[in-house]
Amino acid sequence: MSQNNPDTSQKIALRNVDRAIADLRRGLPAVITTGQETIAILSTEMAYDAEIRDLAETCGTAPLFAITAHRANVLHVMPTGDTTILLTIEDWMDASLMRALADATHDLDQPFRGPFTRLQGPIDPIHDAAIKINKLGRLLPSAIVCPVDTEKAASIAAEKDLSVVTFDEIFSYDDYSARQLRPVALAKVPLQGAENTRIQAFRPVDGGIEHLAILIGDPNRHDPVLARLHSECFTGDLIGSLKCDCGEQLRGAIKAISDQGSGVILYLAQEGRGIGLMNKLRAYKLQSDGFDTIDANERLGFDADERVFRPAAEMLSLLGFTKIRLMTNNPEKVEGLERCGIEVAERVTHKFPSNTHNELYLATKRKRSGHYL
Ligand SMILES: Nc1nc2c(ncn2[C@@H]2O[C@H](COP(=O)(O)OP(=O)(O)OP(=O)(O)O)[C@@H](O)[C@H]2O)c(=O)[nH]1
Ligand SMILES: [Zn+2]
Repeated sequence: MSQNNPDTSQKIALRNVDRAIADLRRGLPAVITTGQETIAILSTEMAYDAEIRDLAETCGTAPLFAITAHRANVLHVMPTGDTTILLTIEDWMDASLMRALADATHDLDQPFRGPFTRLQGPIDPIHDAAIKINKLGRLLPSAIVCPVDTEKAASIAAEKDLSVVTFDEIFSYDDYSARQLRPVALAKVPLQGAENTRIQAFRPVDGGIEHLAILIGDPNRHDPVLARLHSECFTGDLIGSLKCDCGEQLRGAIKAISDQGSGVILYLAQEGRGIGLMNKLRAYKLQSDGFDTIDANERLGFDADERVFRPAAEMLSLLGFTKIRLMTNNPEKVEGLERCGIEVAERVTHKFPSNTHNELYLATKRKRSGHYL
């Protein structure tokens, strides 16, 4: 098995993003810069009035409220074609209101809010980084943003002990963390119905989020291996939620692979199609209010699917599998892996009967995400 060499500059980039995320998750500001443009941000869902005031004072500029175009659409803000929308913070918009504006689960409890004033003209891409870092931190995709004079940014950050991260570091994070996976532990774990099973754990060199490969039998490396990419689902995999088909798909994959002799399941730390468990639970609340799985994600400000395929492709190649027979109903998984250099020799249908609770979920995947169901 080959091993990636840690690249120091990439490790530092990953660390800078992780430090900034740790601060944002604690309700502390972080500085984002492109070298030309600089902003200081708070994560909206963790922002309170005093912190917003402090940030404005520190930066000497008026804060703005950044949301995604998906979320702006729900708030009846005219689209601009940009993926991030900036709103002026009016006197009546305090922190508690902005937290509610960022969190769609409050939409039905709140009277109509607005009208909002959208910043005119093209939005500098640095604001996309403010949204992206919140997504990486599994926070709601919204930020309170203060422009900072780039010349003064370093001294402000040093004086206030703020994390500084660059635009490129934020947008390279998915790629760097996937490229720097390395095997950390391999153990035999006999499973019910698949006793000859080993689990190979992978960890990014920066100590980031770990993924697992469940190796059943002894797949040879010459023929396409039977493979399943399974995104983590706490509710379906662990506690038997009937809202999705994940638990059945996971156990069904173990059985199917075991019946055929050998194969691999990648258990990917991509809970909630990459939005994280808290946000998936928020999406479930919206689904109880009548929105489908895609609209729920989008009302929260996310894309319908936030997953990336690079870690899965990287794990497969580290394991020596370059050609696979992929058990999936999701055409995007096939395309995503192929874009990352894995040949999908065959798509193997991986379908289970629906129940009254997941019928609509499966129908939505069929109708709106093009799943073969
Ligand atoms: N955001 C969100 N995530 C969900 C919902 N239901 C299930 N999930 C997540 O969706 C992922 C399921 O992924 P997969 O089993 O890979 O499903 P898939 O993309 O439909 O593809 P295949 O099962 O391979 O056909 C898991 O991470 C679940 O946590 C939902 O309603 N909202
Ligand atoms: Zn699930």
